[in-house]
Amino acid sequence: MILEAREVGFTYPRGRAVLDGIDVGVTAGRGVALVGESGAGKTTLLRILLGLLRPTAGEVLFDGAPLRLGDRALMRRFRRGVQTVFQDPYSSLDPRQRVGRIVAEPLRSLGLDAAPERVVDALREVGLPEDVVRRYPHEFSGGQRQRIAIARAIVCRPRLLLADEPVSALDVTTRVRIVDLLAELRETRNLTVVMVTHDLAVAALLCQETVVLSEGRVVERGDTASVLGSPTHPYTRRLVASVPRLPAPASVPQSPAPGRAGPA
Ligand SMILES: Nc1ncnc2c1ncn2[C@@H]1O[C@H](COP(=O)(O)OP(=O)(O)OP(=O)(O)O)[C@@H](O)[C@H]1O
Repeated sequence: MILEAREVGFTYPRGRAVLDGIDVGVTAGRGVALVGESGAGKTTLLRILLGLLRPTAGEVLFDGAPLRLGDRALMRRFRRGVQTVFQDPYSSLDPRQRVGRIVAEPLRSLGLDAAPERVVDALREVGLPEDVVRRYPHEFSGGQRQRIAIARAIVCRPRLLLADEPVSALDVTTRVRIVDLLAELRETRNLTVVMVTHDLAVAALLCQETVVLSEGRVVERGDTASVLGSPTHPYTRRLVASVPRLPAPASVPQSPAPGRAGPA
């Protein structure tokens, strides 16, 4: 298992418990979607899995060993293997830095070779041309900014990408293109995707497993297809029921394979 939350609990200072007894494991090639209503604790769990918050109960294991946030060598290995993409591509990129520097940041902070070719390679993989390295984030659309954020996340070749609603700030067309891109990277880069999402279509495309949280506890989990096909928890049922019904399959053209779309 690459990453595991074992019996994790969390309470914000002076708050009530927002997570209680959470067990979630991520194995290579088996992405996990974290779904649940607002306030269920999804973002808090993701931040704990990212090592940005220390659980107040239980532990996080990375490659089977406890993630000790004070262990610099371990955390360096962790950062190399586990990267993140945030929801808002407007606030997640430093407006004062050129794209080349932004994308190279993980390489620099991890003390890895930050050769320009590596940055250009990462940009190319997300569908952006080489010359964007000299430009600033404000010169790009929301979808392009999210591509830049994804390039930054993959530049050090991580195994795991943890993403918090990575497409929910984008318009529908752009959303589809970014999801296609993530699906493509999952194949070409052997990237396992763990994401917080409200969008079941996105969960179904990118994650084999779905974990449903409610009030800080796991209330339902399993293969995404079976959780979405026969949901048992009322929240999951509501979520599934709220997805617009598609026309009968015979009248629907085959959807293209992931990864065909051009840059958003
Ligand atoms: N910094 C904080 N201090 C105190 N309480 C917090 C803090 N951040 C979140 N909370 C509380 O913790 C609970 C879980 O929040 P969290 O953001 O993890 O939920 P979520 O499932 O991601 O919700 P959403 O889908 O709305 O983002 C909520 O009740 C929230 O108010």
